[in-house]
Amino acid sequence: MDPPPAPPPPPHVIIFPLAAQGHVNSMLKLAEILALSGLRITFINSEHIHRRLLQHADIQARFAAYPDFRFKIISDGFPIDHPRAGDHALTTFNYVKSITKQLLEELVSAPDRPVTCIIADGILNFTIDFAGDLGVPVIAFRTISASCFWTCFCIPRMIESGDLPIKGHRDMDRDVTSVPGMEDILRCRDLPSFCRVADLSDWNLQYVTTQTLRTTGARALILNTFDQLEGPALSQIRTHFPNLYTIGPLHSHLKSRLSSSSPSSPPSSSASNSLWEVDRSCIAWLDKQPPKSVVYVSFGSITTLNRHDFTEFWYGLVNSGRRFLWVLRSDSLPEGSSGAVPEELREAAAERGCIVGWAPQEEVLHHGAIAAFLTHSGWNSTLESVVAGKPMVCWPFFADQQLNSRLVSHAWKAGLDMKDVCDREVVERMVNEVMGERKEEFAAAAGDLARRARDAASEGGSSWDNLDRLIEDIRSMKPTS
Ligand SMILES: O=c1ccn([C@@H]2O[C@H](COP(=O)(O)OP(=O)(O)O[C@H]3O[C@H](CO)[C@@H](O)[C@H](O)[C@H]3O)[C@@H](O)[C@H]2O)c(=O)[nH]1
Ligand SMILES: C[C@H]1CC[C@@H]2C(C(=O)O)=CO[C@@H](O)[C@@H]21
Repeated sequence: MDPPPAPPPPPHVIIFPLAAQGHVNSMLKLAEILALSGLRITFINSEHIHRRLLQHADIQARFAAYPDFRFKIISDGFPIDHPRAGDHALTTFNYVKSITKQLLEELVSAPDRPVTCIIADGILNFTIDFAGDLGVPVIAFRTISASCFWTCFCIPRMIESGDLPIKGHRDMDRDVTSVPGMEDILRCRDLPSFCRVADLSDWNLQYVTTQTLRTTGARALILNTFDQLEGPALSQIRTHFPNLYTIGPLHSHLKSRLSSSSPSSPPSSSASNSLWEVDRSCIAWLDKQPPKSVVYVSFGSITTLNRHDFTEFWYGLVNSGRRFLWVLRSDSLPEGSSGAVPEELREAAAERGCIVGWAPQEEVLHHGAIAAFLTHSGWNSTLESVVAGKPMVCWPFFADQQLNSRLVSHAWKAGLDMKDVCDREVVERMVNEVMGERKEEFAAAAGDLARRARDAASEGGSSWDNLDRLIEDIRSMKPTS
């Protein structure tokens, strides 16, 4: 008798993020969820990011658990010893585009791993054209909020209606009325920072607009959000993208899937995907602080502080009289500024502050000593704070952050927005409002969001069910051979 035919190989998904912490973070979490569900994964990683993940996030051991998981290492166009500080990722788009065709041809022609589909970062949507030539479908994963994606999608509408360009500083508080579903929320100053240009042919604005509009060429759209968080934007997006998968918050979703697949193992707190060395001494410090007494201060992986901002935050935090845990990356300050901190501030910090180069942020936000988060409003940080139920004071730096901070303060009412101001008195006042005078009000709103987030990402929740649908969709696709 002939042996039974070998089962078909699992679907093979190529995952292609922008080489930046905030993007790799969420796309690697999705990659792990898909691997856990039995899919074969190739994760395209820049050599620079890969080296840092090997060093600081132990990805080798974590992903060894999935024998069908591979990394494909590429260059990001910079020499390996380039510091890649700040928003350097903005300068890599042309290079990445120039290598994508050949890269995909190579991956698609490998005889042992036929490709089923590509999940590409929605800011690298040129992938859709190259993959189309090879007959491979692309699912776009935009790593920002649904509200910001929708606003970017409406940029042509904003131009047509005269909402854009913004007419100088005095125009910043004007309401933006041409983004359906967002009329009660958006002022000019809340638009993604790329919209703050007088010249509409600005390269960054054009790039973000083109890539966003190109999403219509994708087979489906994935967003790291959940239905109850961004209802108005999501209803609008669905009219253009019926094949929409809202599967977030991904960090919480991954934890739910891991504990459901192996109920006896304790939930891991280490799946951080950090590009910097995590300094865990801050957890020991937090353990010694009273409950809900500390403000956690972190501005993500890209934000840089000039001397003025740095000094204002110092004074604001110290003058607030609150305890603080502050993440200051080695590359977040201009040369020499850390040494320029006045002695009186250093003394106050020694008494009630802790400063680290990089923290285990998810764990910090869940710590009982943390009362609030002073954040730059990156989307991962925002979602992590939502899940941990922590109110926010927002100081957005660039890109989608200007809009996220408005969601926090005006749509969810879970904190305050200090955008476009960096002043010690404002820092002091807002930290004290969120941790003192109005703490019940903000804690209640944040607690409510946290419950909804956890429900969405647990078995039977909306994000859980949407992920199951996404996997079914991928399983229904025919691999190229
Ligand atoms: O000490 C720290 C500081 C940060 N993080 C983690 O680093 C990530 C930072 O991501 P995010 O909050 O999204 O900020 P950025 O690194 O600035 O992310 C970029 O990518 C995001 C997703 O597209 C965008 O929303 C941001 O605006 C963009 O700057 C989060 O997961 C944090 O938990 C740590 O683990 N430890
Ligand atoms: C480097 C920035 C360009 C746009 C990206 C982005 C997005 O709109 O997808 C948001 O923030 C940044 O991470 C990216």
